Amino acid sequence: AKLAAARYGKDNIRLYKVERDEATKTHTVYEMTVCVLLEGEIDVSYTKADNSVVVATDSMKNTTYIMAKQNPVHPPELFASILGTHFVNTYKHIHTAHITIVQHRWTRMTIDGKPHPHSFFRDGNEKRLVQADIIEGKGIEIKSGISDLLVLKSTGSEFHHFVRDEFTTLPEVWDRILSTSVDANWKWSTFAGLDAVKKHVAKFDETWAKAREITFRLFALEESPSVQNTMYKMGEQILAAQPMVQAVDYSLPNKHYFEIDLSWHHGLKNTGKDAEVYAPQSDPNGLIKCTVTRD
Ligand SMILES: O=c1[nH]c(=O)c2nn[nH]c2[nH]1
Repeated sequence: AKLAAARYGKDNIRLYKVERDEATKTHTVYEMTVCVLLEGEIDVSYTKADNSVVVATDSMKNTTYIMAKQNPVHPPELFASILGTHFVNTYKHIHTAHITIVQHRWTRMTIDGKPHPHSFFRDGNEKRLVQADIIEGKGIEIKSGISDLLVLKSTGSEFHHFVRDEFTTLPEVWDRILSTSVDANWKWSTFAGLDAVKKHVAKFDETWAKAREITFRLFALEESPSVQNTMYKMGEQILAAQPMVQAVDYSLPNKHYFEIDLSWHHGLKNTGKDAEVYAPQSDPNGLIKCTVTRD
């Protein structure tokens, strides 16, 4: 047998950092979960029980906290690039670092119409994601994203003219509820190294905000003929918004809400245009995926 592939590290490194602005007494907080996976000349630790090549995963956890103390942790694309570059530069036998960051939401409270200096709330399960691969001799490959952004519209969604055969029972619909949990990511053109990431650092927050706004806007405004068509348009608009983005992925579950026929109860109308009470379905769910790239 032979070792075909190997990478190892520490997963679920939970990290919080506060930035204190002494002048305004305003705090800004960041919370994230980090995964570090390293690749390189580490085969003998698997094949020969030779641990001389092993940077302990505990040391990777320690390093993550030290780098967070000594460097900015926002935007997550920058911190991931700093962290990964550290490992590749520090250990000559490590040639690739895969850094994943899942950033959680702490949104500043507004109290008496004013942003509060040090109070925040978790407004939703939505996360901001970064996957950065720091590859010695190649550069830094970054995928940014959003996940678990749960949305619903109560109309403005249709689905008809699909295949009808002996397997089909789904009725055609011209007015339906549409709900999904947005997983979207956008792949940046490869950065030459950490300096290039720093040069373009403003683009990461900008593009995250733009991707989020495009998603909300198209979801709300489109008279959606299908999940497929609406997500394709979202991908097109993100590409148009940021020339440095080379590809956009969407993965959208279709979270169904079924009509409930109550006509057995004294003819109570609750279907079609009279539908008001629905049964939200936890499973099964549609799952629609796409990748949109440049021509
Ligand atoms: O938007 C939709 N796309 C589909 O492919 C599908 N299949 N059932 N319902 C659906 N809705």
